[in-house]
Amino acid sequence: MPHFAKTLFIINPKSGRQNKLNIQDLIRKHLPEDSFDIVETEFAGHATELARQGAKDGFRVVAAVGGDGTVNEVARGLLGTRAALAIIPKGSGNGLARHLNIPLEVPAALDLFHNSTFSRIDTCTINGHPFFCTAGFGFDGYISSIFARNARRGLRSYVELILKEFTKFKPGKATVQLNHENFETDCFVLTFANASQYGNNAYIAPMADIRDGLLDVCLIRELSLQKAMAVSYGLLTKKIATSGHAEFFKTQEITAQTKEQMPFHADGEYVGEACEFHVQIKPLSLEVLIPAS
Ligand SMILES: Nc1ncnc2c1ncn2[C@@H]1O[C@H](COP(=O)(O)OP(=O)(O)OP(=O)(O)O)[C@@H](O)[C@H]1O
Repeated sequence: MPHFAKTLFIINPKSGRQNKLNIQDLIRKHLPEDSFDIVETEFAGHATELARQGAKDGFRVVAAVGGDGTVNEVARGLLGTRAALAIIPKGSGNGLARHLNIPLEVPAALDLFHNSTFSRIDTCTINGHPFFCTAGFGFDGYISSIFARNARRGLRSYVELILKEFTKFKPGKATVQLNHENFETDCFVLTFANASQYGNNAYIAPMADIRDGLLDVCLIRELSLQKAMAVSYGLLTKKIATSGHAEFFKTQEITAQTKEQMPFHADGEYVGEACEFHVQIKPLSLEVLIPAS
């Protein structure tokens, strides 16, 4: 990274399991004193305000120190600015960090500042809410809505919740418009992917290219317990496309309607309920700091 690229680190003190690490000390150890400032978030949503202000104040790089929720909040504050996003992963999912090959340990991610490059990626919106990795409705939206009320976070409670709720979830029907086609379908999951994974190396769209100007849409029409085993295996081995239970489309834009209100998520965070979903991609609209190849 060029030496004149001053960085604002935005730390979410509530995220992740690496709370025992003193992140501020690590940053001070890894980087020259005059090359950065550090702020901590004080409430949910604060990171977006801090990032936007950081870009206004002339920081060339704004680093999200947290999990996928923090990355989403910081990145949305940087849209339309001249500042680039860096990620210091501190969550459990780390979907965008994994897609961009950013090291998952804080010290290694900080080392990246000495050997990195700028690159542009696509960004997306679902009903106007920016997302950078995945968004969707159906079972994943349903899980996000329950997880949002859960006191416990992390992968283990997420998996426990999925197992508990699988048989309770009632899939619906959706009408989908994409690439000038219009079709009605049963819908267990409809996921819109910019990056290839949800996080935790669960690859919902293994073919997704984050710079191709296209959304990868994954439709799972219905899912019995037996098919769920095959899909889960496919998610973890990048083979969901050959599981026989998921269909894929590439498109710049997609609209879907459901009869009932359905919960939906953006980057794993519950957004709300809707019965009409409009998803769009904005090609190469965010600059990110990635490992130099
Ligand atoms: N100071 C704060 N106090 C309370 N909540 C906060 C604060 N700062 C950020 N948040 C909220 O914390 C939530 C969780 O953050 P984040 O996703 O980064 O961590 P995580 O849940 O540990 O990671 P992952 O989603 O990867 O498991 C976000 O929705 C964010 O809005």
